Amino acid sequence: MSLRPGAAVDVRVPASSANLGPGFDSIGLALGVFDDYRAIVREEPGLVVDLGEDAQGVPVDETHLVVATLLRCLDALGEERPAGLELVCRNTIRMGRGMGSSAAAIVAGAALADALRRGEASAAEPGTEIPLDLAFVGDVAAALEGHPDNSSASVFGGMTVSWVEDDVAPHAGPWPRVHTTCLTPHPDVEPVVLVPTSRLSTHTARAALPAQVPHAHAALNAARAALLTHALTSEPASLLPATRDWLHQEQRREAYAESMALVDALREQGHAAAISGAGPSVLVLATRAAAADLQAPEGGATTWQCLRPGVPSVGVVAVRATLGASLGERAAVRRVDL
Ligand SMILES: Nc1ncnc2c1ncn2[C@@H]1O[C@H](COP(=O)(O)OP(=O)(O)O)[C@@H](O)[C@H]1O
Ligand SMILES: N[C@@H](CCOP(=O)(O)O)C(=O)O
Repeated sequence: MSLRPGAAVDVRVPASSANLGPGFDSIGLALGVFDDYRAIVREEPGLVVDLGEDAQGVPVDETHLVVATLLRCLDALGEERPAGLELVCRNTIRMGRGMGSSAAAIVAGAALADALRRGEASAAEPGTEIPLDLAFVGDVAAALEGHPDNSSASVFGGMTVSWVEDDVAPHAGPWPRVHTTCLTPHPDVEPVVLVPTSRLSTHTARAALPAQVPHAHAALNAARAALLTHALTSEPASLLPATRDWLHQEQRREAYAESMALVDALREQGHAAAISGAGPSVLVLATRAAAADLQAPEGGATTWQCLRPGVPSVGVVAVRATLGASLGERAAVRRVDL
């Protein structure tokens, strides 16, 4: 099947904080910071990527993470790649900070592909929501990102616990099947994210991890990960012990020394602080009262920004775009071969 020129879809996807301490590669929390995309199928051949502002170093060709994912998904869905494609990006999730920007980009690409196909099939009115196959989007995103914690939170919203099906029950699709349980965080919990100016690539942070951990540490971690699901949903008073980790933070300390110093200082003061994702941002799972008092640290070499983004209860959403209604001011664009 081929996509009709003029078909256009808008997608909004939230950021995420992964791990939350002991939930390495499995537990995620959606954050109320969003990236917006519009994909438009064009008659004129070629690819146009409008990056918007503050996207230095992001490519505008087929290697753009959203474009690459979208095209890969169209292939997998048996849709012909369109001759012409325009992608408009309005990003507010800061890249390389441990807030799941790459997972959100991959989720957006998969959702755009699924929505373009469905929007086409359902011929929805402009402005109406296009229901997504979230299992498909979640499976693709986890496989391409390499771990499901960020992507599942961006797909489903709220707090997510994800696991990948092992090979006992092989999945017929081209990607491993990911299962996700969605949990609702306790209403008194407010995430505070302390975001430094510095960046750390997840790839670099993952390279610092050892191939093996002591059995005793794995056992300690399992207890805290189990406690985390209880504390975050029902008993916020237990969040300090519930956010203690043995699998990744100490092993990466050198890669984000200032962030670990901040985590240590906050935990000394009784705050449930952990590295957000692979860092270098710091996540505090605070109570609402404590969150109001938390401030960005000052006086050190690094400048920190303090965010209180909230937790969206839904994840990625797609609507049939109303052409003419802009996602924002259009920046200079460049056409490349598709
Ligand atoms: N919205 C986006 N559009 C295009 N590429 C992106 C986007 N977000 C992230 N990326 C790519 O992913 C990289 C950051 O990914 P990663 O190191 O995993 O950090 P993060 O913790 O933000 O996910 C960026 O340098 C960029 O190459
Ligand atoms: N479990 C992953 C999470 C990476 O999160 P990101 O937001 O930094 O991409 C890890 O710790 O490597």
